[in-house]
Formats: sequence, C-alpha cells, structure tokens
Amino acid sequence: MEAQQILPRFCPKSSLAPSVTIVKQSFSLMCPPLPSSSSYASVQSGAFRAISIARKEVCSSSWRRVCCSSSSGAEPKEGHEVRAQVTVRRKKLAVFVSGGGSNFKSIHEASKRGSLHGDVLVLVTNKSECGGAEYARNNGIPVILFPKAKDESNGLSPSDVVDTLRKFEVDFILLAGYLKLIPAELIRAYEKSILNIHPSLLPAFGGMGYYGMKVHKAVIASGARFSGPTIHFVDEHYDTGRILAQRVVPVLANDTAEELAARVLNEEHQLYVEVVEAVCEERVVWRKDGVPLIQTKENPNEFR
Ligand SMILES: Nc1nc2c(c(=O)[nH]1)N[C@@H](CN(C=O)c1ccc(C(=O)N[C@@H](CCC(=O)O)C(=O)O)cc1)CN2
Ligand SMILES: NCC(=O)N[C@@H]1O[C@H](COP(=O)([O-])[O-])[C@@H](O)[C@H]1O
Repeated sequence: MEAQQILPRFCPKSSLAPSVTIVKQSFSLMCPPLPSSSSYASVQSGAFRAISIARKEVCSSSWRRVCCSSSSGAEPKEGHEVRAQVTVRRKKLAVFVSGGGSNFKSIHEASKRGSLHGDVLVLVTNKSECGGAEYARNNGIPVILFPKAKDESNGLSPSDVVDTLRKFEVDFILLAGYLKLIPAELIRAYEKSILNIHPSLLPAFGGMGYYGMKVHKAVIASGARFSGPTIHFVDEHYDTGRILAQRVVPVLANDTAEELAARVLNEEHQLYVEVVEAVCEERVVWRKDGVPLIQTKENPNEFR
C-alpha cells in the first residue's frame, strides 16, 4: 500500500459545490492557496469515501490529489471549504490458510454480505485437504498449493506464487492460520500489503514454535491474566511485523487451553473483518514513526 500525498485544496463553500453523501460520512476539506498548475477534477458520482485531513504527522495512505470545482465552475478561493470525496476501488484479496479456515470464512462472508469492499479471489494453502481449502472449493474460489511440499510433485515455488497473485491482480494477502514462513520474495512483492492474525498479544508469545494451541498453552502456563488476537503486517520473521490492531480477552483462573482458544478466536473473527474492511476502504495510515493506524469509520480524524 503506497502512501499517497494529499494536496488538500481550499475551495469555495458554496451550495453549488458538489456535496454528495459519502458512504460513511460527509466531511469537508480546507484548501491551501492553489498553485496555478493545479488541474481540477470534478467530483464524480459513485461509491465514495471521505478523505480525511488527518493530523499533519500522519500521512494517510489514501489521500488523493483532490481539487474541487463548484458546479458553477467558479475558481475556489483560499480559506474556503468544499465537500469532496474520492472513489475507493474494490480490493482483490488472497487468503493463506493451513487449517480449518474460520477466519477465512468470516472474511469471505463479510465480502458476500457487502460489508467488506473487497473480494477473496484465491486461497493459498500448504495443506490441499484442509478445511479452508474445502470451503474455498465449495465456494468457487481457486485453491493454490504453496509451498511445494518435498514429497509432492505439484505446488508452487515462491516466484510462481508471486506471478500467480499478480495475474489475479491481488492487492492484499491475508494470512489466517497459515503455518509456513512467507519468503522474502513474496514480502518484497507485497510491501505493506501482507497481514497476519496471531492468537496472542504480540510481542508476547510469538515467533517460531508459537502457533495454534501451543500459544494458548504457553499463555495459561505463564499466569498471564489477559490475552487476545493481534493483527500485524508481515515481515521476514515470524510475528515481528508492525502491529495494526489488537483485542483483549481475560484469561480465567480455571481456563483450559481450548476454552481460551475459543474466547480468542471469537474476537479474531470480528477483529479481522474490521481490519480488512479498513484496509479495503484505504483507512490505514502510517504514523511518522512507522506505526500503522486505522482511521475510524465514524470520524476520519480519529485513529486507533
Ligand atoms: N514471514 C512471515 N511468515 C509468516 C508469519 C510472519 O509473521 N512472517 N506469520 C506466520 C503465522 N504464525 C504466527 O502468527 C506462525 C506460523 C507458524 C510458526 C511455526 O513455528 N511454524 C513451524 C512449522 C509448523 C508446521 O508446519 O506445522 C516452523 O516453521 O517450524 C510460527 C508462527 C505465517 N507465516
Ligand atoms: N501463529 C499463527 C496462528 O497460530 N494462527 C492462529 O491459527 C488459528 C487459525 O484458525 P482458523 O483456521 O480457524 O482461522 C487462529 O487462531 C490464528 O490466530
């Protein structure tokens, strides 16, 4: 996801200015003095998303070069404001799984019911008979085997997987219970565009060997009173990428690993859908220190 600079524009506050209700909220821009070379793009109809004037230390990943012209064509003047919106393209998603795929199903269901402005175009797995792969086949989603298992003839190499995802024009990769290391080649090809969900409050209880029930057993054995899912961007090591979102659940005194796993998984399903909705609506912004934040739906000037 490339951060794009926004060049907000002051535009006349006029009843003539195009003012359309944004999918989530309407809002206004204040424009600085217009350089003579600025070209105007009239606001077109369609599904839009508000552009927010985030605090100057936050560079929105979705700002657009926006200029507004009132329907009368009047030149905007400094110090005026206009309501403006941009079209957000529907995103193309690839999901990687190794097991049951309940997070994958939650994301796919959100896409089908329309709350998610994106589509799962391909399922990638290292276990061709896992529950996630079966769900994909039953829902007409192509299944790709990666990585190539030693004893298997089929399966893709890292460069093949990059080529295949490019052919599907995938924008974002979502790891959801995928248990193999994503190679550097794929990470370079999808910079700031690969997310993973992990069932603990990273950086605790993460890294090599920490997956599935192993995580919950370690949390309980540690005496930790809280746990919960973390969604983070993927880098070349297990669970060390930039944290984007977390939720907290209590660890009860008599919890079994299965009971804690179920409590965390319930939060995972909600959190992953919320986060992928934000990703598809281009509401992820990068703070100057490199921490990614999510712009809230309710208020484009609020981040969490
Ligand atoms: N480059 C990255 N690849 C992956 C990441 C990541 O953060 N960066 N996250 C994992 C998911 N994961 C934790 O969220 C995770 C998965 C698996 C393991 C692990 O120790 N795996 C074992 C093999 C397990 C098996 O094959 O049954 C291992 O590598 O020896 C740790 C963390 C997905 N990929
Ligand atoms: N370290 C990676 C890891 O442990 N991931 C975990 O695997 C489960 C997959 O469930 P699902 O297949 O039902 O979505 C989820 O709990 C996810 O957090």
